[in-house]
Amino acid sequence: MGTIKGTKPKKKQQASRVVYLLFHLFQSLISKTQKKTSFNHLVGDLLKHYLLTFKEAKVELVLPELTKLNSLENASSRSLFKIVHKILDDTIENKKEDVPDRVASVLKKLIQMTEQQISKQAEYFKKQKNIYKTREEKYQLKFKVLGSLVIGAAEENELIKNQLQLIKSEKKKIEDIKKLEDVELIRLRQEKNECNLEISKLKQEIEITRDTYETRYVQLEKHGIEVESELKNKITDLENLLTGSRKKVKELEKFTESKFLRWKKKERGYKNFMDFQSGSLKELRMGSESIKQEVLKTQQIYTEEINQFGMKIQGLVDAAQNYHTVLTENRKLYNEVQDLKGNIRVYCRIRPFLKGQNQKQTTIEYIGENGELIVTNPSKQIKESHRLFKFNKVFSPSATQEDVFVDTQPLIRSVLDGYNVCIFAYGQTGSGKTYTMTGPNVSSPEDWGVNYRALNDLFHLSQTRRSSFEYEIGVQMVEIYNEQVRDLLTSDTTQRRYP
Ligand SMILES: Nc1ncnc2c1ncn2[C@@H]1O[C@H](COP(=O)(O)OP(=O)(O)OP(=O)(O)O)[C@@H](O)[C@H]1O
Repeated sequence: MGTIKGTKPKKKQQASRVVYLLFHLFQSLISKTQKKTSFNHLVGDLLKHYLLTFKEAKVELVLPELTKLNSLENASSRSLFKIVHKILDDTIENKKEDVPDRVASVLKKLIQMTEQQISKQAEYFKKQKNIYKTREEKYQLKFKVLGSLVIGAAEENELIKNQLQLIKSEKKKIEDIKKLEDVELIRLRQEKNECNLEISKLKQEIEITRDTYETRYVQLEKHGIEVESELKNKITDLENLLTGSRKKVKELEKFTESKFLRWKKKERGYKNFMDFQSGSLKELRMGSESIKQEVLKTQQIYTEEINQFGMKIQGLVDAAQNYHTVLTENRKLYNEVQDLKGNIRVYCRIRPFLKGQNQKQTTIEYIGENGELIVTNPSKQIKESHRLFKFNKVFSPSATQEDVFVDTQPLIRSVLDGYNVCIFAYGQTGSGKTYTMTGPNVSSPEDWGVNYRALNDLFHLSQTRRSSFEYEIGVQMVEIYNEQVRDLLTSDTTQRRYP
């Protein structure tokens, strides 16, 4: 809020100046509110004048808006009115005695009215401006439409020009064709004249030909009468022939009737034959039908049997597959049994008496089932005369080669499963080692000893297992004599000894 400070005598002078100034200002405002810029200039000038007056009166003016007066020349009407309002408010609020309140309030009212008028006018101008703007937009749109119409018309014009060009070229073509047709017309007229000439010539020729044909017709008529009489004569001859031939036809008819009867008879015979044949054909068909049925049945049975056979084969395949697993299982168990029986087994075979030996001099007292053997020695005292020996098994003198082998066979067979087996015979000279291991007669399988039987059994077993295993068999024959090992199979006798 601005305030005016000064001495009392000057106050009256200042107040009258303010009233004068504001009155002058409203006069100008009412008359020149039409032009905003000129109004601003006017208000600016007046405020400058007002400020100068204060300066001259040497009155301190505390009004911040007025200090900015130089920049207010370009300010809006609203800000200028604001300043005027402030001056008036200041005057009324501070109750400056020299300024009549009524004048100030009237002036304030006047300002308000003027403001309203100005704002109304501004509103009106705004509306007008909007109307002009919309009109301008409309005109611009119309201008655009006209522009597009002009472009369209130009394109149409171009099209019409092209069409005209085409029509011209068409016209030229038609004119050319017309010229050609004129030439053709002249040619056709000439041809027509030539044709007329030809027709007259032909007419003359037809006249001549007609005359010649007329003379010819007369001649032919004459000839026809002659021919007719000749034909009449021929007809009478033919009638005579016809009566003759009719007689012959009757005779032939009789003959054919008798033949027809005979044919009928034959036909009946053939019919019977045919019926018989068709009956037998039917039977044959039925027979073939039943055979067909039988064949179908047999086929069905055959397919069923094949299916069953296939299933059985499948079962066999499964069994064969299982067989290998069972076989390995068996082998495992078998070898385990061999292990349980003991890795080292000792058998005792008692040789029978040889021919010429005294059979009462036996030392064998008792042969037990579980490998016990009691031997007597009559030369010793009673207490020491009997000695008990224990073996895995004791073979009596009556034991055959087969009996001995059967007990060692399982052990020998474990060779094929990768186990090492050693069988050796031990005993004094003539006790029967060679007999047991080789046999007395190699040519007789019954006499074969353990060696031959073992090899025979191993070969046989490897053959049965050939689908699953492949065995390689090698043979060595050595002799241990006087703690010296000798190769019995080598042909080089000097190299017989092993180092
Ligand atoms: N179990 C038996 N049954 C019948 N005859 C036998 C039996 N054992 C051995 N003999 C006979 O006893 C004799 C001696 O046997 P063998 O030659 O086998 O003894 P050996 O122990 O091999 O002797 P060596 O150590 O001197 O070679 C032979 O005539 C043989 O035929």
